[in-house]
Amino acid sequence: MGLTHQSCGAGANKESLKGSTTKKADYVIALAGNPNTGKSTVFNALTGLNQHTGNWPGKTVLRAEGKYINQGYVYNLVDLPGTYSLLANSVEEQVARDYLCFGRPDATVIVVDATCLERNLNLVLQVLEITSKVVVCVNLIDEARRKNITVNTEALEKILGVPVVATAARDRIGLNELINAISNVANDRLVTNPYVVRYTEQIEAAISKIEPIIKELVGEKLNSRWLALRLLDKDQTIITKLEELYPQRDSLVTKVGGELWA
Ligand SMILES: Nc1nc2c(ncn2[C@@H]2O[C@H](COP(=O)(O)OP(=O)(O)OP(=O)(O)O)[C@@H](O)[C@H]2O)c(=O)[nH]1
Ligand SMILES: [Mg+2]
Repeated sequence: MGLTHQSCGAGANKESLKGSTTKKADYVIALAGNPNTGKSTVFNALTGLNQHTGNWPGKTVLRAEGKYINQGYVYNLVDLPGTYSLLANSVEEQVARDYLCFGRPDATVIVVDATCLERNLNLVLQVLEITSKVVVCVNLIDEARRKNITVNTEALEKILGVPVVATAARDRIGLNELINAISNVANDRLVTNPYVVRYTEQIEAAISKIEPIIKELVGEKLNSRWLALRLLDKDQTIITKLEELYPQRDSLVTKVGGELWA
């Protein structure tokens, strides 16, 4: 079975907290990032002992969830597998990608390594293509300082169009700012303006052709530009997913295919 919205969506997270807390989760927050950037350290620092682990449905990939409370609201944090990209080249990438697209968390925190930002920003741009509700957590800022690397978080925030918070999670530095940024994005107090990657004229023309067809299928629920890019890539996992989610409308998926690959 794939990761359906029911099995991996925000609703599922809210449900899964039943019995483990007196209150259901108000917000579901995904934690993404390259391997070894400190995701689990952030996760542990925010959730403490309020966490449990299991597997992603149908996969042998570990799923850790935990909760914390901020200003009376319960936040359920989902620690996604560390990935360098979201192209679904591995089961970890597929889990992370499907969760971000179909799970529709209320916000996504991308943990990046301050000592090698350039490599990490690749994933940030990929996540921004899927969701606008993002907070970038520039972790290991202490390591960066040791290496005389300065990260201009304000400039980064302007360019990316989403909040950027510097942290040294192991020492719990910057976590309050992170919690505030998450809250602002999750409850729409802060509306982000994410950087949009523009492709070649040819690709943009193909996107304009098929995006309206996809939008007709998914409405505002899923990101139609991102789905258009995936279909341009002939991504079979996404085609299967759309057919699974919209079985009664699969003719539209065929229509997109007809436009693209005729
Ligand atoms: N100096 C420093 N070390 C950190 C910080 N955050 C995490 N670490 C260390 O970095 C290493 C990796 O941290 P993890 O939290 O396991 O990273 P991760 O992203 O969960 O790693 P994967 O799950 O393997 O992808 C550990 O040794 C942490 O103690 C930080 O802010 N500063
Ligand atoms: Mg980890």
